[in-house]
Amino acid sequence: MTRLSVNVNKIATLRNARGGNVPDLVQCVRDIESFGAQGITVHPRPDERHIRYQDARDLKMVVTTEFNIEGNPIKSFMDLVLEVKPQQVTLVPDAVDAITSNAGWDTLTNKDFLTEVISVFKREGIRTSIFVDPVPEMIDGAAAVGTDRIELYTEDFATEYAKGNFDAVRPYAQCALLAQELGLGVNAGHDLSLDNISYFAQQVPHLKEVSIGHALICESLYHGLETVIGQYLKRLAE
Ligand SMILES: CC(=O)[C@@H](O)[C@H](O)COP(=O)(O)O
Ligand SMILES: NCC(=O)COP(=O)(O)O
Repeated sequence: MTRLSVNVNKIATLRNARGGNVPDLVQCVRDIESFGAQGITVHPRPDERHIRYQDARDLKMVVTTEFNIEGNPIKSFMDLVLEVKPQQVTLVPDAVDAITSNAGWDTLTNKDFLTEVISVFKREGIRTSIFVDPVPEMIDGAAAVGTDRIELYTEDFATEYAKGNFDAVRPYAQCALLAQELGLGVNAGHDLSLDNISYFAQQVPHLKEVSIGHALICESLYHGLETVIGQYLKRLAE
């Protein structure tokens, strides 16, 4: 069964918009786990525009499922992960000014760097995953750097699926098979949603975990609106 790790970046974005502690990220994470999520993902960025480094420390105390910290392994990120010791770290080659993650690792040109960084985390007992495009050479390269898992970068799939191009899943299925043959676990994420998740999970074998944030929070907002508006109307009529 594929596990669902909920990325809570967007909850922190909403909290930060007012400067207080609403919504309370820690309480949200407790609730998300009680609703059945099998993991919690955070992706602190250097500007801390959503998840702050302190959030990662605070969440470590409350997450009872799997804690996954994603990010570019710059020194401050590596220090944070080594301090917090989540179950999994996912390395993402995102630029400091990127709006969101927009590429997988070139595992060939970054071979020495990734090998070194991964060995540091593995020495501390932290499972490693690296964000990669569904390209066979990059999967071969991932196996060569010693990572435990890969995370397939699914933005292209999501974009093509929305246009009706369902064949866009094929490279992902092929790379998942290759990864399995090479002894790598397979995760996936980015722009997965209620629209595309069943098809993706049915077509891609050996999928251990998906991390979903942006769409899941938008969908939760939308599906909750009717209930909450009804509650306001009821209170105003009391
Ligand atoms: C690696 C990945 O695809 C997600 O972690 C994504 O980058 C979420 O980050 P943002 O919430 O900053 O878009
Ligand atoms: N690793 C992907 C992730 O955590 C969530 O990405 P998205 O659903 O916010 O695009």
